[in-house]
Parts: sequence; C-alpha cells; structure tokens
Amino acid sequence: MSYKNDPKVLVALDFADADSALQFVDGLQPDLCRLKVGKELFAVAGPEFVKCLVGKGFDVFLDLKYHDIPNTVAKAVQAAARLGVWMVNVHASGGRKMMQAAKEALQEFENPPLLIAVTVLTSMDSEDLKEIGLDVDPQQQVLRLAKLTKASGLDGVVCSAQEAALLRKEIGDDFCLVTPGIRPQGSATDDQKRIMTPKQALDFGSSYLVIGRPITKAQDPIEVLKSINASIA
Ligand SMILES: O=c1ccn([C@@H]2O[C@H](COP(=O)(O)O)[C@@H](O)[C@H]2O)c(=O)[nH]1
Repeated sequence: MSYKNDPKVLVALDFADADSALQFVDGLQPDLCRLKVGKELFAVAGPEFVKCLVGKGFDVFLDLKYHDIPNTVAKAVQAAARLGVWMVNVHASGGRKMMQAAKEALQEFENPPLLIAVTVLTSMDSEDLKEIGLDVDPQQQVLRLAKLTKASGLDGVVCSAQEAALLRKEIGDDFCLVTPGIRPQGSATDDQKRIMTPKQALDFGSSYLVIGRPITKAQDPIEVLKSINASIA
C-alpha cells in the first residue's frame, strides 16, 4: 500500500502557538502525513485548534498521555473523542483498571478513536529507569506494559522502534505500534535515547512513525517529509 492511502508519518506539531502551527499545516495535505498534537500546542491552542485540523481532513493523534485515576481518564478520553480525533493515548503505568475504564468509556462512540498506551518514553534508557526504581532494561519494561495494554483491550502502544521486533514476536501483528524517537540518518538525536531511522523502524514492525524536530525544524520541512515518505515507500 502506498503512503498516500495510509500515511505512516505522524508529524509532531510541537509549536509554541497556533499561528506557527497553522502556517506549517497550510503547506501539507492529509495524504502526506497524519498530525500529532501534544501538550505544548494543546495548552496554547486548545480543543478548537484540534477541531480545525480535523476539519481540514487530517487524522489527528491527540498525544496528551493521560495518567490519572480511572474515572478521570475515562472522562478525558471521551472529551478527546468528541473532538473527532483519530487516536488518543494514556500511560500504561496507570494500570489495568485505568486502561479498561478508558476503553469502556469509548464504547458509546460510533467511530471511537484508536486508544493506545505509552510504555517507556523514548527519551529514557536503563539508567533513567534505575533512577525511578525500575532495575530492568527498557525492552523488558516495554514488553511487560505492552502485554498489560493488550490484556486491557487497547489498540496498541507507544514504544521505541528498538522494541518493535520483540513486540511483534511476543504480541503479534494485530497491535498498533506507534514509535517516536525516529531520526533520519544524520539528524540530531536531541533528547531522544532509543532511536531508529524511518526505514529501519518500519522494517522492524512499527505501524506509525512519530517525527517532530527533524521535519519541523528543517529549512524545508515539506521537502524533508517527502524524502522520508520516499525512503519508506
Ligand atoms: O515516548 C515518547 C512519547 C511521545 N513522544 C513525543 O513524540 C514527539 C517526538 O518529537 P521529536 O521532535 O521527533 O523528538 C514529541 O512530541 C514527544 O512528546 C516521544 O518523543 N517519546
């Protein structure tokens, strides 16, 4: 399938204000990429901006990583679903009851968004996990949380592409793997620790590639996006 029918790149719109984000989006079409709205842009531009992107025909991943008690998270994913987003997420470390409550809360929607859970942030390595009391390597922790996510009825996880092959082997193909920490060859790693190139990530089993700064901070962002699409076509 060509990327035009099912764009694999989710561009992270990590902009400081709605005008800059809109200026960027105006150079795009929905067949080039999907869009991700995270905490920074949502805090300044809010739900109306998300609805505006949906109105322009883009699939929107609302990346607010809900992590709270089950009732609060259930209401939050419902509020997200009312915006018409394509995908929404929670933290898997919120536990089974929280994830089940979120999934159940979406049952009343005719076209519910995909619901996925963050496992281990791609900015973290074993040392970072140790500091928060987890004496395991990222792969082990990602696998543990991905199995819990699947058992809780969710559609997939956010993980790094470095864990994609293991998750495909252990959990199978019917599970969405959304992978940030994607860096085209030669790009700055920034604060990401578990990284992979777009092509490697898809070869190892990623479903979707989250890419922010390598595109949004480029001199010619659309050209970079097109060359990434060509590299994975
Ligand atoms: O584990 C995670 C979960 C979410 N993210 C988000 O993805 C983008 C990545 O942006 P880059 O500029 O390509 O690094 C960003 O919005 C993060 O909040 C993540 O990186 N890792």
